[in-house]
Amino acid sequence: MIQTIDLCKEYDGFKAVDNLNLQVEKGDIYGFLGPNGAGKTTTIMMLLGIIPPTSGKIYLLGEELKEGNIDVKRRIGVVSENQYFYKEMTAQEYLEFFAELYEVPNAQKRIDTLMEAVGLQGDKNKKLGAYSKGMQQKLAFVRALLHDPELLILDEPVANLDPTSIKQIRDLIEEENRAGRTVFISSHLLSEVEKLCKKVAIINKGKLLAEDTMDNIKRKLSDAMHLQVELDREATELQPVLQSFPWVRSVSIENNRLEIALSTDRDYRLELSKTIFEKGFFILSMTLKEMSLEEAFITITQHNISLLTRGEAQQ
Ligand SMILES: Nc1ncnc2c1ncn2[C@@H]1O[C@H](COP(=O)(O)OP(=O)(O)OP(=O)(O)O)[C@@H](O)[C@H]1O
Repeated sequence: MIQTIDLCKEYDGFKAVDNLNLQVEKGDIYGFLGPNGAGKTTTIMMLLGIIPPTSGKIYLLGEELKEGNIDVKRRIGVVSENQYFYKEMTAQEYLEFFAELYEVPNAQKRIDTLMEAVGLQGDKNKKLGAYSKGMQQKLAFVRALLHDPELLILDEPVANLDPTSIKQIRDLIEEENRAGRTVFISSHLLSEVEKLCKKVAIINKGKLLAEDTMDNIKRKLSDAMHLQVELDREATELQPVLQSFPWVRSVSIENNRLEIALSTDRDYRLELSKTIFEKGFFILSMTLKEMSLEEAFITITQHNISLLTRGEAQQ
């Protein structure tokens, strides 16, 4: 659906996007993540043909993106961070205008269905000048979906929205994805990306650090498996025993409860259980503390850059 090959964008010798190779498959909900200045907007502008790459290639829907290739753009829906609206038009008029432009069949039915889905049906005769930022954002979604695009490209799609609206948009994205649309989302809101995306790419300083499933990314970003273990009795004597293993990152023991962090190069839970048992203890419970993407990746630090790239180096 989207493929970039060695995509580069330079500004006066500065590499805003540096040899980027992305692969978005049909049916993906694909998250495109990175800190401020990472190169996300520059990449999207190139995908949309708004700015030309310095070098490299872009394939959209199987076709190479070239200047004047209008056909492929008709098959894409876009919601960008900044929307420009004609303030004097009502939402209904605005959507009719686009429906005509894109020759949408049964346009009014499609407009009503989508406006209902984002909770704007009651406001469709309001002028756009009276729309709040959040309402404008939702309207941009409706416009992007109006012509039934195969691919949706969303740049910070929920930036101006309150929690209820975020939920409406998330449900809509999921529904449209189930209906066969591929979705590419660039966002800072990691918790949103986590809820929606099946696959994620992380970029920093124009370079791709990782492109993988959400689970694998989380595993890479968290350099330890955090466990809470409950034993049958007081266990402070286990502290030096457990600490002596290279795969135990840290351990703290309070009465019969252990908080333990294990290395993630493989699953050490069986070794841990055996060791505890051999020392004469019984495990009453063992709970894995799942780390959210947000926790694991609040900012891209030097440390987690090395975690993300370490896996690639070993492969
Ligand atoms: N027109 C331009 N001229 C020079 N440098 C630019 C230009 N546009 C972007 N850059 C630089 O390219 C880098 C990537 O910017 P870009 O806007 O793509 O990042 P981003 O990941 O979208 O960031 P944000 O999350 O803050 O929107 C930044 O260092 C930025 O200063």
